[in-house]
Amino acid sequence: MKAINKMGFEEATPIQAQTIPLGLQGKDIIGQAQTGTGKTAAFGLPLIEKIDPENQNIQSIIIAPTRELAVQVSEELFKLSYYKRSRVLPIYGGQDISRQIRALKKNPHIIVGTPGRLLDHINRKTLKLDGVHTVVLDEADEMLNMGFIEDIESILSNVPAEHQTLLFSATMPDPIRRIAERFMQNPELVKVKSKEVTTPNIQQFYINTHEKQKFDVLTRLLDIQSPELAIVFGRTKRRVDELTEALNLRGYTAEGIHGDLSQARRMSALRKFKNGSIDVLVATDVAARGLDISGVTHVYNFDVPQDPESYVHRIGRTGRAGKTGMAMTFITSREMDMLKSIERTTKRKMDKMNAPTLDQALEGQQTMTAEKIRSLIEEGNLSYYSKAASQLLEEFDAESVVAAVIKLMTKEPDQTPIKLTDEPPAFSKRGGGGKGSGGGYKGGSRNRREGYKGGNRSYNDKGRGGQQRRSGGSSNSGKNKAYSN
Ligand SMILES: Nc1ncnc2c1ncn2[C@@H]1O[C@H](COP(=O)(O)OP(=O)(O)OP(=O)(O)O)[C@@H](O)[C@H]1O
Ligand SMILES: [Mg+2]
Repeated sequence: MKAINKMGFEEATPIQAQTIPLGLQGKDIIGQAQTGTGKTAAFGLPLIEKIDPENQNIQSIIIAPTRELAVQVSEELFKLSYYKRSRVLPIYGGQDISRQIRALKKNPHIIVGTPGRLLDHINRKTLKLDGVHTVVLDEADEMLNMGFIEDIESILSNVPAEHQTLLFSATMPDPIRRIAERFMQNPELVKVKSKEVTTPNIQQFYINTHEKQKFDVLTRLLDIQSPELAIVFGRTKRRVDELTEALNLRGYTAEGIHGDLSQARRMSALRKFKNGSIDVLVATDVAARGLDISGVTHVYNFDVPQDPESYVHRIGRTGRAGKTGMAMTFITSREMDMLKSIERTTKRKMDKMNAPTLDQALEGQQTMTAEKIRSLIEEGNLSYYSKAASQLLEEFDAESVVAAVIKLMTKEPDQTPIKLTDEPPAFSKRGGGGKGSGGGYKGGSRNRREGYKGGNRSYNDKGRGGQQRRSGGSSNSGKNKAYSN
């Protein structure tokens, strides 16, 4: 309770209220609740309760799909167990392995890791799991999907048969839930009604646009909506690289994050985004799941997500912990069936938003500028500028002076050339599957499997059209998962 108070939590969220008592009874749980509703503490608190700080064994492992999420979850657990002094250690790819080995020798109680690196340590015999009594799969549906399931099975074969299993996610498609139950003993299923898969805190819009106009639409929206922090999701790594460069050319401060970048760059992009030194994070689905960054007010799906689950997670990066947010999804005419399939899964219609015109964008900027001027006047402290102001007012009428100031503060239409390679529309990859069958999940799943066999998941642009991007000594071996964990 002391740790929870220190974190400023006043009451349990519904998923916490429903699952914590079950977790404390030692039950296996499948917990499904909307993005940003505190699932980390829902599994974290019962887990921490069971840790014996005197015992030198690793007592719990938490498996997460991306490195950034592993780090975040371990930080949240560290805070939740602050006064208990349980030792939490994140273990993920892209980080110096000998440093991890040294840290593992200091007898951590809880490990939070990505599957590839956990297996690496198991194989090197630097990670011993025979004292583990609790296993958590965060983003469980993702962890039990094609790209990860073999790794999960191998990891679990090293954990004593008697253990508690906690699976959490905002999405849990039925086929995956059936796989999950194979790993569990009489699991309790705690889930929100399907009508509420996405949180009401997020306003959801779609915008019909042409592939070639997407970038202008994006920059106009950024100008009009003026997000505090925005995440722009693109379909491929190349798309993310090109979008990031294009945004910077047009005067926005953006950085990209995807699986081919070095871990140092991924971390630094995220750090800059969190502390506000960049306004826009451009990302593949590597940033779709679990990341909890306060201040993200807007999510733009520059490319429509590959499956409805990805949509739910992507837009869930905003509107967290009771805050509000907005999500805009760009849809080309050939992708309308994707929109329908998403709406079938979320059981909620997105509102249509018209692509803003240039005039609207300029008008939006002027309104923002006027707003800034207003708040500056309210703040006062302008006496230092009053001499120059009265000089100007002697020469010109007040309206001309103010108009010139607004012009100075408003961005002129920027025509700096940018490069964006066309991406094929999303539906072409779905092979016609998913239509009318179970909300489109099946089609997506089949495609993922195909992508996986080919050594590539669909988020990955490697190997398509023979294009090989710089892989920077990526630690991805053989299987080449989307997240490069
Ligand atoms: N009881 C609570 N009261 C207030 N804030 C809370 C509470 N529990 C968790 N939070 C905060 O809410 C935010 C979202 O929590 P968390 O990241 O666990 O969400 P989640 O359900 O796992 O979302 P996602 O599905 O996106 O992974 C975090 O900043 C967390 O610290
Ligand atoms: Mg989470």
